[in-house]
Amino acid sequence: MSSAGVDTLSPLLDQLALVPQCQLRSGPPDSILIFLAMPGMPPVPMRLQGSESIAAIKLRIQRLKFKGFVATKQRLVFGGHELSHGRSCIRDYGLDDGNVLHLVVRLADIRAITIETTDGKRFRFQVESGCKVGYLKNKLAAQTGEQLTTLKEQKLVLDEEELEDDQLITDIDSKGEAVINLFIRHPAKVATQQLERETVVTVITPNQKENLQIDASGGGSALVEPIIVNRKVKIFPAVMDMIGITTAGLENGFLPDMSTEGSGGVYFMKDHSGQSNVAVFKPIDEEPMAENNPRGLPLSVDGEGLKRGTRVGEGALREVAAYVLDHPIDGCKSDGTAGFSGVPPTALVRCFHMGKEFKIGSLQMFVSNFGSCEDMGPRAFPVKEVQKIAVLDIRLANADRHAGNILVCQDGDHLKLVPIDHGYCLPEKFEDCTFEWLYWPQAREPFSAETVAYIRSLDAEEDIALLKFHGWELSHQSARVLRVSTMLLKKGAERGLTPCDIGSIMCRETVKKESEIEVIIEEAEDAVLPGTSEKTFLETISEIMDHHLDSALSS
Ligand SMILES: Nc1ncnc2c1ncn2[C@@H]1O[C@H](COP(=O)(O)OP(=O)(O)OP(=O)(O)O)[C@@H](O)[C@H]1O
Repeated sequence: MSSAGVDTLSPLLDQLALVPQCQLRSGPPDSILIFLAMPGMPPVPMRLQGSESIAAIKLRIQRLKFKGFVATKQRLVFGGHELSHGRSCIRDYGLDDGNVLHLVVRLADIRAITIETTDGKRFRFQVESGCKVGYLKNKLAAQTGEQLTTLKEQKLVLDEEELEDDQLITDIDSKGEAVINLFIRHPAKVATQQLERETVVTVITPNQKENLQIDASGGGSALVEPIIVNRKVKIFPAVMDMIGITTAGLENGFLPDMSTEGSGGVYFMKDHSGQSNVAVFKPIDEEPMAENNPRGLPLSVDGEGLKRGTRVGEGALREVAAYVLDHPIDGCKSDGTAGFSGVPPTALVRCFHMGKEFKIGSLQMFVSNFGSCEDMGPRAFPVKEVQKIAVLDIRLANADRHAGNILVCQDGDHLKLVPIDHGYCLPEKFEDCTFEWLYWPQAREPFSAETVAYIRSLDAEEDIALLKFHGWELSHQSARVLRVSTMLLKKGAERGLTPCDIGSIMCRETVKKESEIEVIIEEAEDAVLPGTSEKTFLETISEIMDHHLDSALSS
């Protein structure tokens, strides 16, 4: 059984007692009883067919009582890994009786909260049910304009019980009907009121402002600063601008909003006025499977991330690597030119977080958009826009290109696609590569001459050296993945293959069936002697790859 299963199974013994006996009795042959775990809710027993596909299970979950858990917004995690192949069945992923399947919903369950201050001002905001009370306190402080030295200065009371900072909103307010009393520890008066199904908190703050202060400067150091490993690295101007405007927002006391989407902690940073989002901060300790993940995912037991061949805590490095390696078609980024695939400016930073502490993570420029590719059919997307993302994903062997990770923006009279969320690119193996665009018609069109020229200019060795210069020495396996995927992209483009042709070589059809690129690598491993140099190994791969591509073309 998986470690995640073991981790969460013991508390389930209590839950087991609550499972109706009729469900416990062994079901039809090939059926298994699993427990669906979601943050803030008791695990739900579910009987599944071993041959049921992941896609079918997501539809079943959608039909359950949980409102809004649309199949496309669900992530299912078992044994520390995402079940990302929709066509694979649950037995392929090794699920068995009594196992725990974790569900992360990318569109969260939102609770509406209204705050009313003493002078009659009302602030309405939305809090994700999976957020903690501590987060609610920070929101209260930020939105009411009050500065509170520590979370301890706020006391939230429900039914005469003081709430703990790490309690989930959903636990304290499961129906959105609870009345929460807020007390400021320095003399303050509180009034609460119930407006329909919304919780209204009236905060009556003391006049003595000196009671309520926060030292957001963290002892004089910058609120946001880039982490620079190599002093010779010149920070890109777009990154400097982003850090400047993010700092201005924090200096003015505007705390970020936590995104309701995503499987890790994702925070929208505000500008100087607090009105606009200017950047997105993703702290490394809140990544999926990391210690402080706010979405209820279990801790990784062996350090491997949600996708095979990635490591928890390296998501920020991978996000930055995608930006650094997104070379402009001509010119260089230091003169402000955007990269070929349009990855938003991204940097590794140390950032003052939620008015409490400094955290390290990736900071990415916020891109105004009207949704993601998940929200609309792909037909309207320009071929060039889809293919620029395909080139990036193939090069970086992206293991997480679902439609929610491509933002849709208006650029003049046409649609522009912006790739985000590169925390699972450059994995150490190809096993989990997934490209949503594989099924889009634009991916079946040939590359344009301009794109072929760009692909021709790519050089994996230069890319590996560039990342090293920026402070990230790729592991031997990730470097090999980058070399092999760049090789495949170049050979495929020279032969006139489409993004779909090349992408299909890299992605598994089902979780059990190895992709063609994995087969090519295995053939090369069998062909070389132990201790062979990487150069010779890559030459062997090159020959085998030529053979595969040419025989596919001639058949
Ligand atoms: N640069 C950006 N500009 C605008 N919105 C963004 C940006 N980055 C992230 N977002 C928004 O935040 C949401 C969550 O971000 P992201 O997908 O990067 O998080 P994640 O935890 O890695 O999620 P996932 O579950 O998709 O892996 C996105 O769906 C998008 O709506």
